[in-house]
Amino acid sequence: MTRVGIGYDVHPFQEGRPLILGGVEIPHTHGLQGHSDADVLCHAIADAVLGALGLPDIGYYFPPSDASIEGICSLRILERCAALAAEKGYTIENVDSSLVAEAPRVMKHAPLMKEKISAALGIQPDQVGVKATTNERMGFVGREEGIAAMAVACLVK
Ligand SMILES: Nc1ccn([C@@H]2O[C@H](COP(=O)(O)O)[C@@H](O)[C@H]2O)c(=O)n1
Ligand SMILES: C[C@@]1(CO)OP(=O)(O)OP(=O)(O)OC[C@H]1O
Repeated sequence: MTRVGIGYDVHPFQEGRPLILGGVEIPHTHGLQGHSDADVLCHAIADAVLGALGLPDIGYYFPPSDASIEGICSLRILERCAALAAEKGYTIENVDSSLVAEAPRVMKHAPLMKEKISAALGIQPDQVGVKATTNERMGFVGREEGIAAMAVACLVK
């Protein structure tokens, strides 16, 4: 059986925090705000995997009200999602994703992001897609107020 899932996330910029995308710290003037490390890309991928499994979303497994996960590395969240997939007898065929960010430019970091994401999911880097686009200066992304990410996942049993 083949199943697909979709995920979307957005986080506002915040000064004084590191910018973490796909498990990689990216040099920038601002990081992203969140209870976790605010890795918007990993969060979108996590929801895509959970959606493919027909499970509740990331906030069910990692509630923002849980003080023990403050600052959690979102690669750990992906590891949990991969474990949930394995428990249900699924393997992850591939994930694909797009970051929507006016700044910074991120594609030069994509190979390392693919390594980190794939390792957390227990798959190979070529099973992970990471792409990026600006929002052509329109809307909250265009005003550099935050970063959005979307992802799909394909799982097979
Ligand atoms: N944050 C971003 C946004 C885009 N890129 C790369 O630039 C290319 C052109 O972007 P447009 O929005 O003008 O289409 C895009 O295909 C990416 O390769 C990036 O690295 N980081
Ligand atoms: C993992 C969590 C935990 O608080 O991370 P946040 O940084 O709050 O990010 P968000 O994408 O708003 O919601 C997911 C949360 O469950």
